[in-house]
Amino acid sequence: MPKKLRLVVGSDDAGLAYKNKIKEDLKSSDRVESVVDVGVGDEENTAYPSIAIAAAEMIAKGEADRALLVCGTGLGVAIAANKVPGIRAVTAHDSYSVERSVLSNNAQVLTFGQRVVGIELARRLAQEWLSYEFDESSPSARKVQIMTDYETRNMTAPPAGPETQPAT
Ligand SMILES: O=C(CO)[C@H](O)COP(=O)(O)O
Repeated sequence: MPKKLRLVVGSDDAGLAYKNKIKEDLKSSDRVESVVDVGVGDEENTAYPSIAIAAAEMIAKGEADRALLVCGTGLGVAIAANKVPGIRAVTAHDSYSVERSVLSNNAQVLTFGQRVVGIELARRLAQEWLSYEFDESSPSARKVQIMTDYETRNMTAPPAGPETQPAT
């Protein structure tokens, strides 16, 4: 029996209806241990990058296993989540890509576009997504490792804040 997943869900206002609906599905799945909602709530219009980064940071810190994010296209939340070191986020609106996002890419973040895919397909894809688990001993693992190694080699320290800048 695979390990139960700690999930994060998030959206901007353009993805709110799908996020809410899919969140309820996820909460009732026996593959899911917990679901944290990082927003937006009703009548809130936090921009998609802030939501996506908050969700991705939870994964990077080990507080969650995966995230499902929704915006108008799914693209913006994927781009923003991918800015967080260690995160692999993809937009996928078909069954095969959802499968490969986990089994080939070990992506922790799946994103949907509420303006692109129908709700019933999105709900089904989310269920399918839960059923996959990356195999660390598969041939795909060394390919994912190339990305991880690149990221590690090129990790830069955050820009110094005013308090750490040398006095002039
Ligand atoms: O789809 C979005 C970003 O990829 C977002 O929901 C809408 O962004 P906007 O077109 O910049 O308003």
